[in-house]
Amino acid sequence: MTAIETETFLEYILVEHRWIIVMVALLPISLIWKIWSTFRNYVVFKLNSAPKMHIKKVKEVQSQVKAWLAGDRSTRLCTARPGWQAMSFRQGIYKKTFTNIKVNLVDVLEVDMENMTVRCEPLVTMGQLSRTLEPLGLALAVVPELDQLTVGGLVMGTGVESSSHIYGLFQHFCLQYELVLADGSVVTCSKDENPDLFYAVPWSYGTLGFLTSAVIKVVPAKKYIRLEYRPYNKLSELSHHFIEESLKDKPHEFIEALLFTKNSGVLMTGNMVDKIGDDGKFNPIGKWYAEWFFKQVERHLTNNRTAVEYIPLRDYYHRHTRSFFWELQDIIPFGNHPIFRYLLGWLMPPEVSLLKLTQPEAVTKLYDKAHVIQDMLVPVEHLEKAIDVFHDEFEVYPIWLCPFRVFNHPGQLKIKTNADSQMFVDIGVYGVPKAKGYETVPSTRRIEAFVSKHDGFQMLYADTYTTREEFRAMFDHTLYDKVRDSLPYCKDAFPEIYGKVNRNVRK
Ligand SMILES: Cc1cc2nc3c(=O)[nH]c(=O)nc-3n(C[C@H](O)[C@H](O)[C@H](O)COP(=O)(O)OP(=O)(O)OC[C@H]3O[C@@H](n4cnc5c(N)ncnc54)[C@H](O)[C@@H]3O)c2cc1C
Ligand SMILES: NC(=O)C1=CN([C@@H]2O[C@H](COP(=O)(O)OP(=O)(O)OC[C@H]3O[C@@H](n4cnc5c(N)ncnc54)[C@H](OP(=O)(O)O)[C@@H]3O)[C@@H](O)[C@H]2O)C=CC1
Ligand SMILES: CC(C)=CCC[C@@H](C)[C@H]1CC[C@H]2C3=C(CC[C@]12C)[C@@]1(C)CC[C@H](O)C[C@@H]1CC3
Repeated sequence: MTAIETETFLEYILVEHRWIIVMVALLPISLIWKIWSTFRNYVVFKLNSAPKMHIKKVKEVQSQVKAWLAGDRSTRLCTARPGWQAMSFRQGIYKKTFTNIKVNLVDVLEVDMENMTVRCEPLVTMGQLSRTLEPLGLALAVVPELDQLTVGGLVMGTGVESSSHIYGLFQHFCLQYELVLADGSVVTCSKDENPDLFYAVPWSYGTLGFLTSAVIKVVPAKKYIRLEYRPYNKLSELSHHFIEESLKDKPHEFIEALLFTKNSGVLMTGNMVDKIGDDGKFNPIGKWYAEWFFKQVERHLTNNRTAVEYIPLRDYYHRHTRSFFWELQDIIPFGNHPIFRYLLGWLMPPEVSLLKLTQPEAVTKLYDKAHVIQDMLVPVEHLEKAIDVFHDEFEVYPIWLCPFRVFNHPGQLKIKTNADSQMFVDIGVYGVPKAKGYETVPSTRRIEAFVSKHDGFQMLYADTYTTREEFRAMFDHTLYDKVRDSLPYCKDAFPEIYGKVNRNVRK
């Protein structure tokens, strides 16, 4: 075999049979990594990272910013968290050229049972938080389901989940932020203290300052979720019931739907309960041998009848983690096979960070060319029309549908109504597009135009292809610009949001 033939063969294996690398290397390394990081974090937690260390750690962030300030300021600033560790799908190319500020703040600082809040440092993950809160009978009002998502990323970006039709996005139940600004000062902000900064922080993607802690509202939790599955074979019917459930005065606590074809899907509504009732079976979907959740949901469609199940709370919160929604089926095609699940299910899923770290160039190109990962947020009344357009442009199934409320607050997410809030739906499209004529940039641009025209927004953990003008039309920059103008050195230190999230300008 010549060198070129060997390279081509290796590329073929890496692209077509990535599961070999995942099974042989990534799953065992993920396990070792998990054991090591749990141990390391535990020691860090016990020895260095106690709440009293917080002030010292914030000072370390300040001194790095002040060192940059004292220099020639020819570079800009971003967090030192490497791109491969982050959940954002877009590549943070700027990490190589910007000055990296280490914000190694990993602790849950305080759970205040009286005021029902938790104070966290930015690298606290959703998995860590749900594990800390569960024994106390508490939960975040909304738990973004992938457990490696961090408080920092969710505050600076956004977070949405199936209770968001009541509580809104992650920003809507955050009560206070503590930030290190570009002049090296520390400020706290809330709706009553520095409100402009408080409302401009969400969706700012680290372009106003470095988050060092956040106070987040928590809610009482119960042991199980009683989940009702309702299959539909007509989009209009599913859409009608989805909207009706979301807008009810006293809605179910959890609502989501999965579409398996343009015209068929399952609507799921759930509530927390303390006891398992006799109207449904107990289903611990988080067990290592359990079938992937979306496959279980699909069976309710095939059976074509309403069903009720009782699911342990944490299993429900992390229901899409073990299969990364349905993304893992492209990487480990037999991952849901019973033999695999019973023998090796406990090793799943591989760490997203390791998948990103070891992703060969050929796979990156393949994802760029023939894979969609996008969440588009549109007012819920446009749901049916949106599905039509998504079908024509992408034809990717399943589709994730999750209703959420946007409150009429100042900031980048401006709603076009005078009411207190407006109901939206998150349309999550993850997979290989089958639509004829699909081309990543033109097809995504047409979807972006549809979303913008219907007063919607694009989630920014993935790439946006909008122009700067289109981006500014989608996200209201009035308050954001005002805050950037008013904060000393802010514009020297950080690019605009668009400069980070658009692939063509991100350097
Ligand atoms: C005492 C202690 C203190 C710690 N302190 C810190 C700290 O200060 N800072 C820090 O960063 N880390 C800390 N950690 C580590 C941290 O908790 C973990 O590294 C990380 O958050 C992973 O948590 P997890 O809940 O996802 O892991 P696990 O609960 O072990 O889950 C393993 C995997 O299985 C899946 N899974 C788990 N439960 C379910 C379910 N019910 N349904 C479906 N899938 C499921 C998920 O995919 C998950 O990735 C600490 C750990 C301990 C034990
Ligand atoms: N269910 C959900 O809601 C889901 C949400 N997501 C998205 O994933 C992203 C979160 O992923 P995660 O890995 O946690 O975060 P990332 O590391 O990807 O960070 C996201 C952004 O937040 C900035 N940021 C993070 N921490 C800080 C901080 N302490 N100070 C200042 N800026 C900070 C980052 O800045 P920098 O570039 O400088 O590092 C980056 O621009 C969000 O965009 C979220 O919307 C993804 C999947 C599901
Ligand atoms: C519920 C919301 C709002 C979003 C869910 C998004 C997820 C489906 C994606 C977020 C990060 C994505 C990554 C991958 C799959 C899809 C996500 C989990 C990969 C695992 C795909 C394979 C690549 O090699 C690595 C990717 C890392 C990020």
